[in-house]
Amino acid sequence: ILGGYEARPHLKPFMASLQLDGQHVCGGFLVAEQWVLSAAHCTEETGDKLFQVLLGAHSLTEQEPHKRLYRVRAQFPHPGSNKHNNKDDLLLLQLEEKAELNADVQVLPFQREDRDVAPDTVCEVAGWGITSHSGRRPDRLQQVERPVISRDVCNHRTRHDGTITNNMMCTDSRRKDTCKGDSGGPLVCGGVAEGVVTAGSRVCGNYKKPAIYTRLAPYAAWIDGVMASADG
Ligand SMILES: NCc1cccc(NC(=O)c2cccc3[nH]c(C(N)=O)cc23)c1
Repeated sequence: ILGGYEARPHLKPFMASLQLDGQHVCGGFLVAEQWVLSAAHCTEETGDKLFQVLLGAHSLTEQEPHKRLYRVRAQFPHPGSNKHNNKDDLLLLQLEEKAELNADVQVLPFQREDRDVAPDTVCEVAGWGITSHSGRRPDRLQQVERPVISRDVCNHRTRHDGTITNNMMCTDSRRKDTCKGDSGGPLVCGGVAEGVVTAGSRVCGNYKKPAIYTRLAPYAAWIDGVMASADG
């Protein structure tokens, strides 16, 4: 997160850190007791390794009462996701067991009504992604508030030039923005997850490249279907 600030500890109990060999790679959030939602692009340089999912955390290193690392039973990238574009950039992770819910570990509902969030709506995004262009990685969860911008503005030829589909949304990226390591985290508007951070053009903090999110409402049936099929 560029231009943000340290979140109030454990006030975003839905936040997940997707880790490989103890290293934070991407964000995510608890969408059901045994399921975390993130971005398919997060599996790019991971080969066939499975993530581990850290829940209940504020600091990535310090001991905290409800912090717990979960193994992943299976990972389900959206079948339409690919490394050449941002389409269908969603990843569902089935935890080895149901997460133990408590004050620091809670599910976040996602938007099921397929209607665009109004431009200028201020939403918030949190993550352990880099906090500077030099690539500084924070130990504690950061957050920033960002206004939604219309798809037409975001698709202007000087911005994302027509690549933003109806399944995507954008927020202003002047100075305050998402960045490397924030992918997979939720865009929360009015207490509901409306989107998931995607790396998009991988540029951070440049107003000419607004932040891009995969909208969740269009994928409600896929999310429910995967969870129902694998839960058994
Ligand atoms: N705001 C959009 C946004 C949202 C989420 C992730 C990113 N970016 C990256 O995933 C990324 C990946 C690789 C090298 C990188 N270098 C930088 C950089 N130094 O800015 C970013 C990256 C951008």
